[in-house]
Amino acid sequence: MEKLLIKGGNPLMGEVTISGAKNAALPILISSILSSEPCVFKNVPDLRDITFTCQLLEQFGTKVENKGKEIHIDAGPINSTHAPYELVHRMRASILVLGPLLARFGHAEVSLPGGCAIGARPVDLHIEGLKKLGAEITVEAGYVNAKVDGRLKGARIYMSTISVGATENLMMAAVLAEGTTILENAAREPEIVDLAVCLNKMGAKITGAGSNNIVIEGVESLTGCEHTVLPDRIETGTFLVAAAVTGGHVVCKNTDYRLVEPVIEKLRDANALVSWDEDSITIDMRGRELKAVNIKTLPHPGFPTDMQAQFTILNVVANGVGTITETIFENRFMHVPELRRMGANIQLEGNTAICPESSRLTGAQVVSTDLRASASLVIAGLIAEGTTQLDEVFHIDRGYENIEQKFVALGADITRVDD
Ligand SMILES: CC(=O)N[C@H]1[C@@H](OP(=O)(O)OP(=O)(O)OC[C@H]2O[C@@H](n3ccc(=O)[nH]c3=O)[C@H](O)[C@@H]2O)O[C@H](CO)[C@@H](O)[C@@H]1O
Ligand SMILES: C=C(OP(=O)(O)O)C(=O)O
Repeated sequence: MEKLLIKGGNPLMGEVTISGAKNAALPILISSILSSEPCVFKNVPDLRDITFTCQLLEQFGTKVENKGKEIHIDAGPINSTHAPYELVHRMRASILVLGPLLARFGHAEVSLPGGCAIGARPVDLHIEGLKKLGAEITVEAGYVNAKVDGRLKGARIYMSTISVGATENLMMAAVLAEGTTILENAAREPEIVDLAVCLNKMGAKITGAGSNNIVIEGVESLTGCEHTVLPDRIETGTFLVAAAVTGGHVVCKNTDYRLVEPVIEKLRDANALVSWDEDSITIDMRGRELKAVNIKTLPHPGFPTDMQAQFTILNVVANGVGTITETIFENRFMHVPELRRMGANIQLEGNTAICPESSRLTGAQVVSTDLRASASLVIAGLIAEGTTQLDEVFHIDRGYENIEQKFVALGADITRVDD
């Protein structure tokens, strides 16, 4: 089992290049299913979740050529619409194949992804939305079986909860439907806009992505395309927070401040000096006192749930009382017991984590429970006295490209060991 050994004490200094966004790349790679022509995707991060997605696409008969950051996909030869449990359970985003397979082939059998460490994460909105588009759907023996006679039919779909995945799945299904679909109470995340831009390059007719109402005029078929994935706002935010808590000075390159405005706002509240230009963001925390902040996670453009674990560790070591309220997932404080093992004083009251004072951390053996919890533990290790051993590190490899190399280039002392 691979683990990270992190020796604390070094402020992060220098430049880090931000990779393409996992949460944009996953649906974008999957969107290739909608066309029988080849697609080329650039700035794709090298992550475990991307490898799983390529394996899933290959399982359908798709030809995938992974040329590092560029992936070529030819979904022309697809000969199966079956997504087995063995592949789907490794990555929740696999459920996103349901809409595109159904829209292009008229049938799909996709395993239910199951629960997840951070919450139950049902897929009812995906299923109900597809039914509104005319699909017949049954859920049996852990599989979603969907079929439609002829094409899906455009419809008005109101989603009772704002869901990134359901918005993406329904948007991909609706592009090949007959007539117009309106997605109401849609998610507004930048990754949804990136997916819509990519689909429009393939010939889809989508307007309103990035707002609550997305309008999709169905077309009969889509072409191939070339698309460059947008920068990863969560990776950007993670490096900014790591720089802040270590009292460092870091420039994040190949990113966009517009993607991380809620994060920058909170870093400024925490007394960080943050500036930017067109494609980079600089944070300078040298000689400045870190102040605790109050955060409530919300759908975009609110504060992202995927950044709350990183801000928890910021509050742990900052001066003053800070609170973090999680409103998206019901079990997203798995990092708290691990941080406590390193000496963090964190109280949990319902869905709020309170850090009543600044804690001194000491290195300990801790375990990754999910992707962003792992990121918070790495950051904790960077400031703890002594060595932190982070086990089950595969969680972090799902969403951070070359994580230890990027931190080491900024002056951190991190090594990966396998025993
Ligand atoms: C691959 C990807 O892009 N993952 C992101 C995506 O996950 P994901 O798309 O799974 O998250 P959703 O936006 O769907 O989840 C938001 C909330 O809606 C609930 N829900 C969702 C679907 C459904 O059918 N029924 C239902 O009740 C979920 O349980 C959750 O409480 O958005 C999350 C919220 O920003 C992020 O944390 C994840 O990093
Ligand atoms: C929760 C996350 O991802 P996923 O939806 O793929 O589990 C995340 O990126 O923090």
